[in-house]
Amino acid sequence: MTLPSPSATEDRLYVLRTRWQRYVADGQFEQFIEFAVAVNSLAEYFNRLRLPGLVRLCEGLENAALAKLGNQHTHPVPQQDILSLQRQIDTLLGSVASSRAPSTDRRDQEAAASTATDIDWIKPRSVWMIAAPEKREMAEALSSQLQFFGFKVCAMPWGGVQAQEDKPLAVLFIPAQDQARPEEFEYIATVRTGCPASQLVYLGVQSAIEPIVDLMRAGIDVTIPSGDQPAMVLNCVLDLVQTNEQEQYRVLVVEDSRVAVALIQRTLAQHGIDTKAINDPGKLLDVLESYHPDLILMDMYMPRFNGVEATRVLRQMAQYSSLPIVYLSGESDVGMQVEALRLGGDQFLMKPFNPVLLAAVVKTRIERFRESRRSTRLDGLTGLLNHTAAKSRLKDMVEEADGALTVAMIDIDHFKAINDTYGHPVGDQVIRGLAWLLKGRLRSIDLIGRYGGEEFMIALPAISPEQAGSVIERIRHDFAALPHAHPGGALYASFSAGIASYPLADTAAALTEAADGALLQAKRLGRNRVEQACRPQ
Ligand SMILES: Nc1nc2c(ncn2[C@@H]2O[C@H](COP(=O)(O)OP(=O)(O)OP(=O)(O)O)[C@@H](O)[C@H]2O)c(=O)[nH]1
Repeated sequence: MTLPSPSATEDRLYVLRTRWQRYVADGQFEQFIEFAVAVNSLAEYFNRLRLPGLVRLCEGLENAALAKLGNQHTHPVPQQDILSLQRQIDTLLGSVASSRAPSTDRRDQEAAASTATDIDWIKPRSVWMIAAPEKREMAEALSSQLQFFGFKVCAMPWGGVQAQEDKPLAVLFIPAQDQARPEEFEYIATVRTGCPASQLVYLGVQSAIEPIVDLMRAGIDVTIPSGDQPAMVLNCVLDLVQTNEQEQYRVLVVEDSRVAVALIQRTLAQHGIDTKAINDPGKLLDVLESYHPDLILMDMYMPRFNGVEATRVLRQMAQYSSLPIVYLSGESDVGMQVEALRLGGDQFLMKPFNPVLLAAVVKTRIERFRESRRSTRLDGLTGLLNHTAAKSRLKDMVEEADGALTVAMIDIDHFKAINDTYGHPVGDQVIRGLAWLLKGRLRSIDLIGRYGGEEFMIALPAISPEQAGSVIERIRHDFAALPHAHPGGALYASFSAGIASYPLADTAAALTEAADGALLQAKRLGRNRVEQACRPQ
């Protein structure tokens, strides 16, 4: 009989517990480092799952561990430090246990513990809405919009929480006024303790640092200023359930010492980072092209030419001009280090390296690099591909298409009137609402781009024009029924779409032009409709 595979969460908790037990038993410095790495990896895991309360507890534990890191001679740490770390571990494990999806039957619980997957953490998609009576109208508008996107909303009176087995994905506090009163902090802290894995959102805060810090200390994760509330709330909650697909980080190690390579690869593998090593910088360009690393760890001194010279070459090439390069070297001369940074490196790490520091530097640099790369391709308001990226993706799709490809151009109707009547922020929210609907309804292989202000481009491969037409028609129908919350209630919008399929047009430009023509026709025929492009007569 094969045992069910344990969940990713259980794996990480097991690693953390056993590394800590090993350290408590033997008290070795290396074991303490392994324990600190396990805490960091658990924090990252909870962060990916967007479980802010648990991230906070992990970070608290990680900070406490790093404060005691010291060196070989400071271990084992005194008994009182062991006890204090043990208390933090127990609190963390207790909070993790109380945040799991509940089950009424003990056998169910045992089965769930052995077969649980990450899905435990994000289902059901329930949201608690704790609104002051004065904000009932706004809370109702928000509720109906959240329900449209598939959330279960549970309304609760301000100041009281009904006992609920099912812990929510998010808790929204909608207070009567912008200024939180002291007794409210206590109330928020109680909700925080009861729901450690939930995102706590507070609507209607003044834009000043002090009140926001007070709310965060009480346990709030996100504060939303007055004015832009419905849009930001929806965005914040929808973001929580968006699958945050994260490709594995890739690091290229350019290093001629086999011992150093083995140590680096072992350290980074513990953090789930993929590595490739070369010992000759002469092979750099070929490997960069095939491996696409997110960062290079570069030895300073190697045969033939050194790391600084290799970096200078890369910095002259547009595609590698911003790729993070971290030097690893035994060079302790500060003047040399400064010169190496001036010539194109991003950071300098001394050998022998501290594994915790190496992993932290690598991960932070890669996060920033990926973030900046994302921001050049994605539209800031919706997170969809921007105009340039969408056009370029469509070109690739036409080349890859196996006969079936449909392009749709979508434009929100009378959008100027929405802006003029309800204001620009509400207009933005309508745009985001459509973006979310498209993301929720289309497949990962489909292209969804924000082509212009209120115009979207979609491309659907591998289905017939008729199937593509009915998908777009269904989305049109549902968008027209989607309530967009605003401070005075809810409004409704619609869109028109034009679609064109291969082989009617057979290049990206021709497909776009034909779909645009059909969109114009849909507008002429009265809007809120989908039109197919016709063959030229
Ligand atoms: N809120 C908001 N408005 C935008 C954005 N980008 C463009 N707009 C506005 O969108 C409006 C588009 O209006 P028009 O092109 O006249 O078209 P329309 O009112 O949608 O009318 P039809 O397309 O004919 O149904 C303009 O008023 C732009 O200022 C944005 O990012 N946010």
